[in-house]
Amino acid sequence: MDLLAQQDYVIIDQFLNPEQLKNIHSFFEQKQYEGAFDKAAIGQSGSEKVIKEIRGDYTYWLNRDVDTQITPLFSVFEEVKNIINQLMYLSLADYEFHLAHYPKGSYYKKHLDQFDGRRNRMVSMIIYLNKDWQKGDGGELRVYPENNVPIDVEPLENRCVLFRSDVLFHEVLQANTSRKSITGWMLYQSTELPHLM
Ligand SMILES: O=C(O)CCC(=O)C(=O)O
Ligand SMILES: [Fe+2]
Repeated sequence: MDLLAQQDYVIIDQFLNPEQLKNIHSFFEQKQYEGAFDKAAIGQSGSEKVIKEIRGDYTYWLNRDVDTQITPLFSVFEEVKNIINQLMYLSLADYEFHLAHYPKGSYYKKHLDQFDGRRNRMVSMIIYLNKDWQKGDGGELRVYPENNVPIDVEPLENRCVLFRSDVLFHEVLQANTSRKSITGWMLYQSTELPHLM
């Protein structure tokens, strides 16, 4: 949390325990098998657009009440929310998460996770699920800390990245092989808006 406050991002390796990791892998595979992923959109309700020049990933939004196989993962999200509230003096009320699949050749151009009309995303959180990721596989997360050189974060399995949604510009470099993650946001207040970004 100190690092998150100081440099606007932090990387935590070996984030989930082996059981949680196995659980989320099989859930991810099941959802892919079911064809539950949608092309990710950009923007808000009504004006959303699927612009593959900006982002090429497919997402499945998680729902606590429906996705009961991964209840332990929701406990992790809850724990992270509570820790951030305690140590960073934030008043996070909720969170939203999706599974993300970047097929080979896809990327997500440089952006901020907070945007007009949707300012309640405070902390972005990603857990990567790429077994045996190697240099050349691409899909690194490039973060742009203020007044500093950009940093490329390899999307290694069980690596968690937390960063401030309001200030840290970032992008996903082109994935040269299929890339999987869980991505979400710690929210300042609950939103009834549809989850579109
Ligand atoms: O998967 C990542 O590394 C980042 C994804 C991202 O920036 C987003 O979904 O807003
Ligand atoms: Fe983002």
